[in-house]
Amino acid sequence: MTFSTFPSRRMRRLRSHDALRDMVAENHLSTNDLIYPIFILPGSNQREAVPSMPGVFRQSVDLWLKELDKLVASGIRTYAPFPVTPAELKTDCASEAFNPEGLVQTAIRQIKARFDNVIIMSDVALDPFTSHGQDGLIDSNGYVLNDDTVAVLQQQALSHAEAGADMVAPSDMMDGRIGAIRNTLEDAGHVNTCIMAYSAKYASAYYGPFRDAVGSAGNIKGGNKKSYQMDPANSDEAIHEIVMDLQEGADMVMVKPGMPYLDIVRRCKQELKVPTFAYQVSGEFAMHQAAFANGWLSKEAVILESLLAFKRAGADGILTYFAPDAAELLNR
Ligand SMILES: NCc1[nH]cc(CCC(=O)O)c1CC(=O)O
Ligand SMILES: [Mg+2]
Repeated sequence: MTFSTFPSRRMRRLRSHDALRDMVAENHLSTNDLIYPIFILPGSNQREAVPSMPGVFRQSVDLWLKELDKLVASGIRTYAPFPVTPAELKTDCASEAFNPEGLVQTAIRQIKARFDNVIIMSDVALDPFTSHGQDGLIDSNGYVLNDDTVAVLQQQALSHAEAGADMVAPSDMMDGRIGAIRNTLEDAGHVNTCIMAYSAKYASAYYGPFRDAVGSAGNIKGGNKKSYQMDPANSDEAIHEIVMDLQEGADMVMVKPGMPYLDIVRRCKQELKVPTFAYQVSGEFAMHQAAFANGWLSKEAVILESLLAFKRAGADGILTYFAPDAAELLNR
């Protein structure tokens, strides 16, 4: 290889005009790519800020319904509700997780009743409902019990499907839960309920602000989730996790966190060619917002660049707290 193609080939030619650049752009971001996580408070007319997530509010369902009028009109069609469970409803056995009248089940029913063209992706995991903050049931040493937890996750996923969830999204990282949930859904006749598996979910320190938002931060017994979420050191293991979840019946898979793990997104898409999603998590959101607030980064350009990076890595969609901002920017 020599440089002899110059000047017949000048890479800058295709960068010389906006329309040309757009014509040859290899990747595109659109509102179809956005999934918006929303935090649900009990009651009505309730709205609270999340201090570590500036711009994110926890709201009761009635207020979310009003806000969704605007968000849906802006083109965001997929929502991921997370409950802010009152402390008195949290127990060791997490039975609030499958209460048909629970916060998430109610939110699903009300949102689906109001919007024909909206998809709900509901989180399946026990951490919002356990008094100890772990994603599953624990033994006397605090160890999270796999199979006992899966049995509760099956009931939780079924209660979401019965409420009308289009997609259940197990984020708990128990072994075997995708197959168990798939069987439960099939047996109950929910043959078209999708499973979005959080297959490669890492034991990450970037989830801190989310735990503030759902009120599970202070009380994680044992202090971490390393006995079930993946070690950030690992890459091949992520592919094994993803393949197992696909074999058990996942329709779509997720990598989480997002930006620090784009290499995993890339490998998943390149090696398996399956619907691949990523979560730009609360800590990623918080650090961007901090830089914007300080004037260190330019908000609008960086939001779109950060999301386009997910597309370039191979993601088909992105869960992001920036969804409303991104939709607004994409519609300009
Ligand atoms: N099942 C829990 C769950 N579902 C989504 C997130 C994190 C999302 C974020 O940080 O934005 C977590 C946190 C955790 O595993 O502790
Ligand atoms: Mg797994």
